[in-house]
Amino acid sequence: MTDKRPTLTLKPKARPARKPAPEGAARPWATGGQGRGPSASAPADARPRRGETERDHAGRTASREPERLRPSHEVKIVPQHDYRPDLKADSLALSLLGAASAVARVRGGTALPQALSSVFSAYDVTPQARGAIQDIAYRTMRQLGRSEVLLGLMTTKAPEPPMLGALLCAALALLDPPPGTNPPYEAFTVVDQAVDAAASHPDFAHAKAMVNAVLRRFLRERETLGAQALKQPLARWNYPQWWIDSTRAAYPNDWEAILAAGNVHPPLTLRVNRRRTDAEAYLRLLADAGIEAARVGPTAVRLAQAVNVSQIPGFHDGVVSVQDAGAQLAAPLLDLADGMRVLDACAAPGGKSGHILETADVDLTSVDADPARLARVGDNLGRLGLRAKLVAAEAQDAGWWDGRPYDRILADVPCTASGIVRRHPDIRWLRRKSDTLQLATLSSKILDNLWQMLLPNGKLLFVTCSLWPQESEAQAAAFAARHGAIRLDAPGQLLPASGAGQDHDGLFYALFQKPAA
Ligand SMILES: C[S@@+](CC[C@H](N)C(=O)[O-])C[C@H]1O[C@@H](n2cnc3c(N)ncnc32)[C@H](O)[C@@H]1O
Repeated sequence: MTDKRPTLTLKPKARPARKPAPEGAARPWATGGQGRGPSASAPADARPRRGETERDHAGRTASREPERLRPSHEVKIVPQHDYRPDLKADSLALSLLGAASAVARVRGGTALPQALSSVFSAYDVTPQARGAIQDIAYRTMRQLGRSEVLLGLMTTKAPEPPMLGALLCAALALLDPPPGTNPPYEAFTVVDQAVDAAASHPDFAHAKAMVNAVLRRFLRERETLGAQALKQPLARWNYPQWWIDSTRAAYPNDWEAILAAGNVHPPLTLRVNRRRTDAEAYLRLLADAGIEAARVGPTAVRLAQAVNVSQIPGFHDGVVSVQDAGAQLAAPLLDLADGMRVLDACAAPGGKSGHILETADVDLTSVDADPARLARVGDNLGRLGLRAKLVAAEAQDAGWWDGRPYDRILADVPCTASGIVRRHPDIRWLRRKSDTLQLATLSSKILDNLWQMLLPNGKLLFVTCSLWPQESEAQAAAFAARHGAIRLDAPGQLLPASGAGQDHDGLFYALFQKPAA
């Protein structure tokens, strides 16, 4: 256990509200000689009072707070997300607390993968505990709307600090799994361990009885509370209201299926490296290894159960890569041939760069604005034994370009990622409605800039993992109109699907050709 004490900041206690003084009565701080407050006739050495100013040693003007009749302070606790409690490494209590810490960080604006890595390094946990923390955090994210509504029905105000609320949401996600799925732990274990988790943390040990009471009440009244909660769209769909409204407006017939698809646990889909083998042969290899799988695309194989990549046959040797079946459409759409000059303009972590190089012997430049993410392109291509020129740059700038035009350009632009929420259940809680317009503005600049880099007759493939038309079809139509681009056949908007023969995220594809010079 890390022996850390709570970090305290001292905040002056708020002054109690005063009753308005009766007309004509002396007011404590009134000037003008009335009452006991400072007056125009106050002694010259009197310290400045409320609203007055004084100069500090550097000569800056500072306003002074009024003196207090009874100086006192209240303690404001800075939340200790990194506090490592003295709990067993393999206990559910520690996993609940780790998940709560990650969820509280997401609520503070951090993406879940980063939040989890901070928790893992702060807690220094075993691989098993990491798995459990990650599983609980993802479950909690998928059910956050429902759990927060349930908490609202059972408590009079939002639990403080936020990590306490997150702990309760994490426990509720385990007690109240989605319909048709089994609870991962016994209910009494979850309650018991959540109480232990609360008791072990200095920020909310005082609330352990509340944690016990809330979770037991949920178990006693789950039918009534569940029915009441479901009246609220936030609980029914587990998305913020603006997200539900946007989906409904864009897809009046499909919005419910789309929202439901985003709450499903995603499959693990692999791309078979056609330089090494083909999908049928790889399926046989999986069967021999006792791994059940099905083909969901020309090179796409979906595993029945997700496994660690270390257990995937041939993964470390570059025989397969992890990639959604929908994302595997990009390289074939580019219509590649050996010897072409190809640009992957927003390339990290390199899924599509790898597929391009598996498809043909091309001269590939992979650009990404984020150098750390770009390094992952190098790692992923290294595993596949393939090479590209890596450039850390912004795709809306041309400063990095050597002036030699490309035969093919892939623009997999930054977007709201509203089509891949089943893989990233935190996105819905992190995004704001205004992000859509901001990202659409950036991607239109990227597209305009890349167009000049394309050869006449060359092809540019515009891809987003968004469901919002402002980022996808409206963007594509406006781009074609601005540049007189020829629109070729491409899937357009793919809605998220999970079924027997097909299983993919919600992606958008538009393919353009530059008119001959
Ligand atoms: C949808 S992801 C790309 C996924 C990638 N094509 C793949 O298949 O693995 C978008 C990428 O755009 C990058 N990005 C964001 N803004 C950018 C910009 N202005 N210029 C270039 N890349 C940018 C992000 O760092 C991110 O890696």
